[in-house]
Amino acid sequence: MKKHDNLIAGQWVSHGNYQENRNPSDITDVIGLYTHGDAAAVDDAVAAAQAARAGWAAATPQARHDLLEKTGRALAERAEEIGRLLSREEGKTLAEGIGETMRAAQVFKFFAGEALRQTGDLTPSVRPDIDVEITREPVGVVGLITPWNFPIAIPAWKIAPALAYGNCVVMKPAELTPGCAHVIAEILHDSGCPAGVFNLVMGRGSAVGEAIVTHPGIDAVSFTGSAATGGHIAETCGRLRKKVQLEMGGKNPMVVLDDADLSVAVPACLNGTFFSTGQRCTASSRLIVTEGIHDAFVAELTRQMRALRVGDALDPATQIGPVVDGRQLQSNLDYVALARDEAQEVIGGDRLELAQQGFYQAPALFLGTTNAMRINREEIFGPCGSVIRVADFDEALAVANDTEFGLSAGICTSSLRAARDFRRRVQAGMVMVNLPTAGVDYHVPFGGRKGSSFGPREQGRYAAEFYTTVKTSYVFAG
Ligand SMILES: NC(=O)C1=CN([C@@H]2O[C@H](COP(=O)(O)OP(=O)(O)OC[C@H]3O[C@@H](n4cnc5c(N)ncnc54)[C@H](OP(=O)(O)O)[C@@H]3O)[C@@H](O)[C@H]2O)C=CC1
Ligand SMILES: O=C(O)CCC(=O)C(=O)O
Repeated sequence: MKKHDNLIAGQWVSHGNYQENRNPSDITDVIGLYTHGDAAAVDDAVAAAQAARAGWAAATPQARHDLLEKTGRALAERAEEIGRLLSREEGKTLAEGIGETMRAAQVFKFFAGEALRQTGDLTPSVRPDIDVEITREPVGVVGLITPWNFPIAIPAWKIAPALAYGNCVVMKPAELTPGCAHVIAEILHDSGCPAGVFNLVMGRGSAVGEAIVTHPGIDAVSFTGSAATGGHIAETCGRLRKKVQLEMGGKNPMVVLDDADLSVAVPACLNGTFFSTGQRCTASSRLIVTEGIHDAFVAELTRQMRALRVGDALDPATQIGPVVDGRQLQSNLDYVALARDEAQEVIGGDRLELAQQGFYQAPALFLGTTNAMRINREEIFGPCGSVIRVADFDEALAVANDTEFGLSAGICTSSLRAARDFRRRVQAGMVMVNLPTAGVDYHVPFGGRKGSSFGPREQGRYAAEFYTTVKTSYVFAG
């Protein structure tokens, strides 16, 4: 069985303590062994990053571009193979795994371009004979902590801007999905990334993650994951005066109005709610449907949901892969049990026993629910959606906004006026009209409001806000 080590100071380093990476479609399938570092490994990685910091900050835009472009090209060339690894370790379908790998490749290529497009401002002072120059500099050494649900895209959209803007990186991937992050580390290493500029430390969140967040040599932390861990990291970073960026949960509303086209609304809801096994922070978990279309919508969505093929992620016929692990599956099943108490009706949601030993669950629809129910307030993160019946647009908007989260929100309607009103008044960082709430572009800002996000936006040119710090210089020319 192949052993995979951490990348520290340009060397592959074993810390022993190899953990099995298992396939959630078939838990007898061990993908590989991955070493687990600890706080001492983080010390070494931070020391390497600090040593490399001045050199990388001074590297030419061309050098940064070339590294990122080469990495993006390698990911694209190997998309089939890496997508297969992704589906094997995380459980999303092969098409989704390959698609996510291509997205990671595009993210690296986008930020290769951004490395060449960094600009500043030169402006006259309010005083005579003085020029003012406003420039952006790297933040320094950034700690990146990533979740299991997008094991290659999320690392990519944190690593690429960090390196493009001249930072050094210490990264910890989720324990459940170290494989894709390890592949990025291999590609960066083989593409000539200078020693110490990018460091990978696999290990437990409570050990390696904590050590990254609290280490005095880490200047900023970017995290994606649960609201609980994000809140803890925000408190620590606040106390230590570190820059922090958090992407956390969602309870995303999808409003379906009477005038919606069912041939648009049902596929949008099916995709947003169930695809990627519902394991997306942008998933449509609350389907808010007006009276006139409610019954027809529920009938068609139920029909299409029941037809979804749940199975091995690597089987090309599979539409919904397994849940990522036994703990997440048990949590989903607990929510289905809760829905049986709270909702008027529950369709699907049971554990499925297939030929392989995997964590399979039938998609679930909860009918006759209200927004006050726990199933509509807490993030489930599984293939489960609730339908909330409302009278009209105003009630739909009020219900959509009545949540502690604010990541993505959608509306299906044929009315330009309703769509415009919704876009302006919904409290979310991203709004979709006649599209699923999940599935975003790689070149524009990603992030939310309220309990979903904290700090500057990720992705697109807005990523510069987090990965750079502004300097204002005054020059007397007199
Ligand atoms: N917004 C999103 O995209 C995601 C949301 N979630 C939500 O979170 C729930 C639980 O998932 P889970 O994977 O446990 O999420 P976590 O928030 O625990 O994990 C996210 C990342 O943070 C790390 N981590 C854990 N504890 C700490 C800590 N004290 N300090 C620093 N880093 C830490 C994890 O490491 P390790 O893997 O080693 O524990 C992982 O790399 C899901 O059911 C879902 O609701 C989960 C994933 C993504
Ligand atoms: O919906 C998407 O495309 C991205 C979702 C995401 O980033 C997440 O679930 O963490």
